[in-house]
Amino acid sequence: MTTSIDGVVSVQHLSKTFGSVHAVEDLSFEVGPGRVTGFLGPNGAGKTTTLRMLLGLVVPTSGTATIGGQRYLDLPRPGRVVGAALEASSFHPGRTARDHLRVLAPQVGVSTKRCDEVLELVGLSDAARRRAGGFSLGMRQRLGLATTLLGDPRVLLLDEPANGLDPEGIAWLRSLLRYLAAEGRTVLVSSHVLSEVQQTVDDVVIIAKGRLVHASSLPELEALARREGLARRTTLLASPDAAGLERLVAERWPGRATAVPGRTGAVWLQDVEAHEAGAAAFAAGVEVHELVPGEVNLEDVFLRLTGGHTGAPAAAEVAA
Ligand SMILES: Nc1ncnc2c1ncn2[C@@H]1O[C@H](COP(=O)(O)OP(=O)(O)OP(=O)(O)O)[C@@H](O)[C@H]1O
Repeated sequence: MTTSIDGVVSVQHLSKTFGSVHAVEDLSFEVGPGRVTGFLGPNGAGKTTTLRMLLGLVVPTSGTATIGGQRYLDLPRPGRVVGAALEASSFHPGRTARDHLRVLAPQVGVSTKRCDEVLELVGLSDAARRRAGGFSLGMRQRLGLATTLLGDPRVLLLDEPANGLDPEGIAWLRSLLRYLAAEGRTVLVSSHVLSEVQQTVDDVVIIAKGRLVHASSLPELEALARREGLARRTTLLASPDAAGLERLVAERWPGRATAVPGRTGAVWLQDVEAHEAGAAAFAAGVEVHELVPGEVNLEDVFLRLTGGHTGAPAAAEVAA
């Protein structure tokens, strides 16, 4: 049966108190299918607690958390509706990646053939017979995602899936999430760094201290940043020659470059016009593949909204 709320994740007046800690307070938002939504907030904002309530792992103090109009615990076959990855490390270390999935397959109600399909989807086919105990954090993230996808769920809830991934892994994750959303799935992905997901998400739900501070599409957040004078005037410069680009940036614009998270050989240049960046790269013999004027780096508006630090890379880390 298909209804209009299929795949809709809904949180209404949700609160959770641990002793004297108000982890989540009167939080309401909705997330729809076919889009990637960033669930953002500084460390301790209440993201994980909210996801745990959506999954029936934590009982709300008040309010509701539903998926397709039902509480997770009331879903007849939850594994076929929701895929969730909350932690990257909860695998039996002695079990191979493939066996880990094969153990779960009957619980989710899928065949063992599906295990190989999802390993392929996350790029772990070659490591299928290796023990998960020897996996890097990035590989464990991939295996976590494979587990999430096992039941071919309509809704994906992913807690900080980019953690531990190298730039290539982040780029891969970005295209996988976009692909899964394009298939009509609901993709909710948490992060404490907005710029890490800026190129992946369609919508943002931003929380701080357990409360909602902003929910909109990404273009609406960009418009807000411009209105508030918080959109830094930046040019995006990308080159296949990462080392050359780094040298150029260090010489020409020290302290004005920020790495584009998840990309090698790409920087945002603050207060540098595109023609200026292009001319300097040409003069230095650095091949340019992208030169985008007026890109909005949203980290400042995120900081203003949440009143905290996000852990985004500082300009000095790139330009030094
Ligand atoms: N089981 C618990 N008992 C007591 N306090 C808790 C519990 N779980 C979470 N908290 C507290 O609730 C608040 C929100 O934590 P939560 O893990 O949900 O935040 P988060 O946004 O996911 O942060 P992070 O990015 O660091 O995981 C924090 O102050 C945390 O210490």
